[in-house]
Amino acid sequence: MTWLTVALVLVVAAAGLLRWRRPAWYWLAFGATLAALRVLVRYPSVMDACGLTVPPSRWRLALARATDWPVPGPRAPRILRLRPTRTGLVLRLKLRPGQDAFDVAASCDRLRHSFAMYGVTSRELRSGVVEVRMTGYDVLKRVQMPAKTDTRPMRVPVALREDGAVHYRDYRAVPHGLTLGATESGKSVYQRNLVAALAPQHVALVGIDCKQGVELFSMARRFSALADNPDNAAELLDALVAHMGDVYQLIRAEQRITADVPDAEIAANIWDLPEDLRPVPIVVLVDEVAELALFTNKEEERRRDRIITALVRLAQLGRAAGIYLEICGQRFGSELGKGITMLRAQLTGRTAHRVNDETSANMAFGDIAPDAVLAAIQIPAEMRGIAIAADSTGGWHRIRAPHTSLRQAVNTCNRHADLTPDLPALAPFRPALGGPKSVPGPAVESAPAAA
Ligand SMILES: Nc1ncnc2c1ncn2[C@@H]1O[C@H](COP(=O)(O)OP(=O)(O)OP(=O)(O)O)[C@@H](O)[C@H]1O
Repeated sequence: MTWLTVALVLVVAAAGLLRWRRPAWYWLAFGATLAALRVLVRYPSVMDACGLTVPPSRWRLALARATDWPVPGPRAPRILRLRPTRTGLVLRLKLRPGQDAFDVAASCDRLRHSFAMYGVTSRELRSGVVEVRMTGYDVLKRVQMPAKTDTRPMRVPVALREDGAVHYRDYRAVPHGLTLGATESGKSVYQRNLVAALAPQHVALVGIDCKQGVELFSMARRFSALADNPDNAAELLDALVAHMGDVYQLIRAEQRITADVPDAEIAANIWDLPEDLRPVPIVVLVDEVAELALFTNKEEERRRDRIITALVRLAQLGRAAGIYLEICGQRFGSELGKGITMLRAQLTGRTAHRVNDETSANMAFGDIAPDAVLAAIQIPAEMRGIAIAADSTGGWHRIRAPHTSLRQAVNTCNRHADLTPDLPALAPFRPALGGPKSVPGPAVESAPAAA
């Protein structure tokens, strides 16, 4: 009996210690089981208290009246599945007649308190079926990405969402992105994660870093082209526009061949081309974009117009040619001059780190996800790296990228330096440091698809 008591005390002490110091381990060791039991035991009463039940059907009442059976109580949504995950629980519910997904969404905060979870969100999976995702602890406090992620060509894991799911940057679904945030809010760390995630993929990385290259140039071995000042950037962007024209010509040439072949697919973008002809996709990362839009004299103004025009053309036409923009800055509004709002409208993948004012939050989300504006303003200054991510569907999430150091990102880029495609169209902008290795390729003088 004494040994049993000692063992029990030790287990409780270990659980307490884990919960305090290592909440992720606590969750895996104890938390998931306890929380699942708590949800199952409290489920009927909690759903009733949250107004998520419906009265019993008339035939049940009639049956109870006709027999000696007890009168049936109110009915909660049926549990289809309760699945513990690495960070929480996922509850799949079948709604009762008369209920809708909004009822569950409106009760998320009450469910969070009642089930003693850290966070609860819900979404409709299909008509009448709702998924409630619960997190057991603050997963954004110390971000740990899962070992296995659903990475695909041009779809990379970049951060963790507050509901424990992985946040992916999917270039084929949302081609162009805009990342905003005040100084020291975590933009560079986010961009670093993006580069490190893209490095093992079959993709050409092109960088424009107007912070004199301090962020992107150290990762030069994995970059096919780099520019560190507005003059170089203007020329690099012109070269990219010319490359885009070549890719369009290639697609047209392929269309001319396939047009005469009955039942053959007609290519409308690089992904429809046969793999041996497909030009390598390009991600263009622009850091501190406002530097490209500032000018003090007429000549600089002409350069600025040239840069913004090239960016707008790439944003409007780049998707089919496999050219994707990833623009980063502190603010990106109409005060930066003409063409900026037109460019911003094309950058539909939005991420906002902590911003200093509501106007900056509106620049990020005002036009696509107004609900996210308040969430962006509420990001606490001490939680660097926390961001709100939204796209043109209107949905948004709180996310945080893992704290990847520049050293780690550089190591990843160096490890994958042999994957750096050599794009002759961008040859003058190839970084001198070590230089990318040449990957021979046919179409538009780029690398063959290997992803
Ligand atoms: N995801 C994160 N997790 C933990 N800490 C972070 C994260 N992102 C950023 N930080 C912390 O915040 C600091 C500033 O981050 P970062 O350099 O990315 O900001 P920034 O927005 O790029 O700033 P600036 O605009 O001045 O370049 C980092 O040194 C790091 O300590």
